[in-house]
Amino acid sequence: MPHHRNTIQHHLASSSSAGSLLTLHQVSKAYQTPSGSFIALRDIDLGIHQNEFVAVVGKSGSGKSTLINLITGIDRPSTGEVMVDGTPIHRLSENQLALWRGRNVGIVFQFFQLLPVLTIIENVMLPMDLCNTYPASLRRDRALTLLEQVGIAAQAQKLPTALSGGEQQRAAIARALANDPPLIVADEPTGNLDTRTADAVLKLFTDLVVQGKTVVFVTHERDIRRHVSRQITLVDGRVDDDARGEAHHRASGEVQQ
Ligand SMILES: Nc1ncnc2c1ncn2[C@@H]1O[C@H](COP(=O)(O)OP(=O)(O)OP(=O)(O)O)[C@@H](O)[C@H]1O
Repeated sequence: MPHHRNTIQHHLASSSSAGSLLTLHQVSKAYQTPSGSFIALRDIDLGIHQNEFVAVVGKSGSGKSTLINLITGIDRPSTGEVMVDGTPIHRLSENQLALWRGRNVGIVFQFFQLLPVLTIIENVMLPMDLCNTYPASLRRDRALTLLEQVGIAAQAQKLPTALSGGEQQRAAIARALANDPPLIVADEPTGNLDTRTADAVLKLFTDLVVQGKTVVFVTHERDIRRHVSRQITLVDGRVDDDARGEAHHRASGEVQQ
């Protein structure tokens, strides 16, 4: 068991929560602005199961990043509950959240956010060092295995600036996988990549879902539905559409298009 799983059991009234890895129950988020309170998300009820590959889409300002930030615990809901793998993360203190996040969620950003002074392999080892999830003697080998998995093992000893954007995003995905989290969350992970490289990153996410991970990501990619198992559309802070995608991932691990 590479890391501790919180086993707090919590029953929610929402039927959509049954068996979910991720549950949002009546979640709203208001931001305080000089001109008053602005409601960015309203009454969101969502249940996301293990192995789902979920794209969150919607116009600029519809609440996508806000939703992602609530799922990772980067931000807190104004009202409602956010449960991830049995943990009510809206109730954790900042310190508990930081530790929980490091062990349970892999986060991928649009601009990669690799530490520039560390080599690629050191960047991938960092979450293991910070959360002490694997014995120190195993971390380098594990990081190399992850870099092999994302196809950039040959770049392990380089600094991030020596890599292309696509390679840096692969390194960021390897880093997100470092502590073997069940959930990968990404905010526009292909937003800074050309089409071919973006497709390669989506393929990598598909592989992770086939291996049992759950991936939730914000995107402006067109035709994303053919890549994912579910597409959630936000309009003005509400779920306007929650549709099945065209890619269904069988339990056997085979992907059907
Ligand atoms: N810290 C904040 N304070 C006040 N308003 C905010 C804050 N963060 C976001 N908002 C507002 O909340 C709304 C939703 O923002 P959010 O970033 O979630 O949208 P988005 O769908 O991710 O947009 P984009 O596609 O442009 O990234 C926007 O109207 C935004 O201006």
